[in-house]
Amino acid sequence: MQTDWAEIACEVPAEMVDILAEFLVELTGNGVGIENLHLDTFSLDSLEDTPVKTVKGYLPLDDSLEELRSRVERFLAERGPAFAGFVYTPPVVSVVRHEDWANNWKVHFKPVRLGERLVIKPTWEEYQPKAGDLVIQIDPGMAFGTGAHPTTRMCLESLERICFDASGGTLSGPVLDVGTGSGVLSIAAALMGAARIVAIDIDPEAVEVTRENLELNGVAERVEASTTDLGDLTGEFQVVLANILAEELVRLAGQLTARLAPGGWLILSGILTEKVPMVLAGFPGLTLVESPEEAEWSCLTLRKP
Ligand SMILES: C[S@@+](CC[C@H](N)C(=O)[O-])C[C@H]1O[C@@H](n2cnc3c(N)ncnc32)[C@H](O)[C@@H]1O
Repeated sequence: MQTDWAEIACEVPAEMVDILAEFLVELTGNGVGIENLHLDTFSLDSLEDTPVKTVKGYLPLDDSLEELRSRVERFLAERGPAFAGFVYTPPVVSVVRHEDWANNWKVHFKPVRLGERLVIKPTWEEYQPKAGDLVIQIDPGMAFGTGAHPTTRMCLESLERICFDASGGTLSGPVLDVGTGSGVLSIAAALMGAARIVAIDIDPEAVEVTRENLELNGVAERVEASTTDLGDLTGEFQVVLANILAEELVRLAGQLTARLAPGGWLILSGILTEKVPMVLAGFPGLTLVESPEEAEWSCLTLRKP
């Protein structure tokens, strides 16, 4: 795979951008970048009619570079004068150490094992499951929740303890996932046996991502994902999950508590450890079951009597 490129930057009048871009795409087989140049304020009036743009092409960093560079120079010299405002400036070639910024984070998102049985794997990675593994496939898109963040991880581990501990049994009752992000917690709940899950998020894009991930994991028919406001939900849930920041958890405390069935568990994450007392004070009717910590984060499991 090509990792480094020579970037060739050509300054041309706006009217010439299209034919130059077309030429570069044909010449290189790669995309082009088009940028506005800094305008010279002294000649702003004339530049407004013929603003100069920089068109960037990407050439392979090999023996063909010099030949390709002179073909670009020839193209500019021959075709440029037909465009008003064109002044021949030799194109500038620089080496670009290729990093795929848009997808860079994916390199760091590897299959990750959590707790006893959960494994989260990105859709593009191969993983050979071991017996008993519950494998969650995630394509996070723009939404939060690869499982790599301590707040997600602790949530999942707490959920697993509730589900598989001798005292906990299985997830027989419904689950509510508030701030579902990528849908990772809802998928985990479904894989742990929950028959009905309600997943909500204030961000419509997150709900879209969640729906795609639900399909991907074959659990879409058991999870209702939407932007429904927590205050508009009714019914009682055996487990309520909320990985949101401390202040928001406190703000929502009354509504979260109201949705818990008697004996139900509330797993709260996204809490900076220094804010644990503040959050606990917001849920006076519930009993603290555990409060694991990782880095600067704490996760609270509370239970309704
Ligand atoms: C830290 S992410 C958690 C994502 C996922 N649940 C996880 O554990 O990885 C928090 C999510 O909560 C959503 N959110 C924040 N406030 C909310 C609220 N009041 N109601 C519903 N969703 C909320 C955000 O849009 C974001 O997607």
